[in-house]
Amino acid sequence: MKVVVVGTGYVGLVTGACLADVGVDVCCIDIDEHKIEGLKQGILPIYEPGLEEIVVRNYKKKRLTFSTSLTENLKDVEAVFIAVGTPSTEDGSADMQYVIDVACEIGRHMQDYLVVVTKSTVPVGSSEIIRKTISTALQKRNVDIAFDMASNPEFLKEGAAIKDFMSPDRIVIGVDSDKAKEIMDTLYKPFLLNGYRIIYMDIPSAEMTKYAANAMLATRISFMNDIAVLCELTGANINHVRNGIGSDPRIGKKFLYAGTGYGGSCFPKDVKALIKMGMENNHRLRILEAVENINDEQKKILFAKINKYFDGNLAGKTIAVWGLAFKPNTDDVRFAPALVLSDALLKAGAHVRVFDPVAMEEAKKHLHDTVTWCNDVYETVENADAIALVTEWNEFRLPDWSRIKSLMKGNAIFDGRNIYDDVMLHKAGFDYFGIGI
Ligand SMILES: NC(=O)c1ccc[n+]([C@@H]2O[C@H](COP(=O)([O-])OP(=O)(O)OC[C@H]3O[C@@H](n4cnc5c(N)ncnc54)[C@H](O)[C@@H]3O)[C@@H](O)[C@H]2O)c1
Ligand SMILES: O=c1ccn([C@@H]2O[C@H](COP(=O)(O)OP(=O)(O)O[C@H]3O[C@H](CO)[C@@H](O)[C@H](O)[C@H]3O)[C@@H](O)[C@H]2O)c(=O)[nH]1
Repeated sequence: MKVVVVGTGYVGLVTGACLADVGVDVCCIDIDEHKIEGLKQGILPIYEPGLEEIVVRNYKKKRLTFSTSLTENLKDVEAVFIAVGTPSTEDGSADMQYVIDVACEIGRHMQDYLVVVTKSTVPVGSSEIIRKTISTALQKRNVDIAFDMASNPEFLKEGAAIKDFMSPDRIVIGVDSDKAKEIMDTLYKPFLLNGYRIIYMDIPSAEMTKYAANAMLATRISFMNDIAVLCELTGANINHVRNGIGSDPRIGKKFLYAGTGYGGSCFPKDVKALIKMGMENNHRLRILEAVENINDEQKKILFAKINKYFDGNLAGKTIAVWGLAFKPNTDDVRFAPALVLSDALLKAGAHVRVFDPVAMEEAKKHLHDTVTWCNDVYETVENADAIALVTEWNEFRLPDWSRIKSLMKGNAIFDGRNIYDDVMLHKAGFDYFGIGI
């Protein structure tokens, strides 16, 4: 089988590489020449554990190819996966321009029947818009070529993308034709060896499933962050509360960690887009409005704690910031809480010393160059008055605290992910502050 994947971001590259790895001929397309040239040399535009090996292996076997031209690669393909970005527009809705551009190009150049698969996260009704865009382009060419639409939202998590794609909890596919269903079945069969399920449904439901899943997960996080604030005010401990409620199988243990708010390229934009979708349909999604407001506040919480500790006088203080990526095992800093904290500290006149195991280069594109870029956690704490742990990378979990104490000027630790033992750190002479404890 031969498919084309348009967009070589996280989703496009992982989709292309994993499909090639099970034997599909895949051509990955991107308009970014720099990305495509890099990929041909085995240089990946993103950090994702395990991905480079799969890309290089399949590129060498010629099952995975890269090109900047969709036009030249539409011959004899069974499916085109659209995996371009759908970022927030100013009013919060999903920007469909990149998706529409791809649809226009498909319509202008497709030669035989194919399935157009939407992998990008798109509002309900988008597949119909794509279908009309392609049909209009075909009419302009005066040709009658059949095609079908499929909605196949992606649920991978950055940092665990290969496992999520290769062994998915579920594969959701919205289709309205038997032929499209047959092609999607064939493509995904190799991933179902462990009994994972394809859930077929109508196209609008598949589109909505993606937004509802992300919104539900974001809601859990904001709920726990809200309860964490109340825990601090009342003397309860969010870690105990999490264990207590998570043991009820109806609630479950996962995705209940209070922290510094959710970031990344998905939750912030998808919650916004769903709120907007509600408004466009005269239905206010009040829960999600609260989820978003709570998250905006939570991203400021470490700054508020640090500012309070220093009695509102941060000018001249040195703060070590550990972790810049929005979560561990990725170099993605989109909407990362660490950027919000670092900016606020700089604005208050503090010296900010930062370190992240892989996201430094990405962060350099976003952070003011007055921060000090360090090579490891020990360098960040030289003469520091306080440490702020923002991203829970494994290598931050068990540092040499006595070495850290000897390097620091002050002794305050602000643990934005509750990964440290407060009793141990108090005994070691630190002032420790977590979230909701
Ligand atoms: N990042 C994730 O973890 C994740 C997970 C699930 C779903 N999604 C969704 O998948 C979609 C893609 O997300 P991403 O993070 O992979 O995107 P991204 O922004 O990292 O990459 C998108 C790529 O598409 C390319 N592109 C744009 N227009 C193009 C065109 N006309 N032709 C060819 N290439 C084009 C860009 O150059 C870019 O390389 C979004 O809708 C997102 O919401 C993302
Ligand atoms: O208990 C938790 C779990 C996560 N987070 C934060 O939530 C954000 C998102 O984390 P995660 O969901 O692990 O990362 P993403 O890669 O953004 O993945 C989400 O967004 C993707 C894009 O839509 C979906 O495909 C995934 O299913 C969905 O989990 C991060 O800032 C985490 O720190 C918490 O604060 N507490």
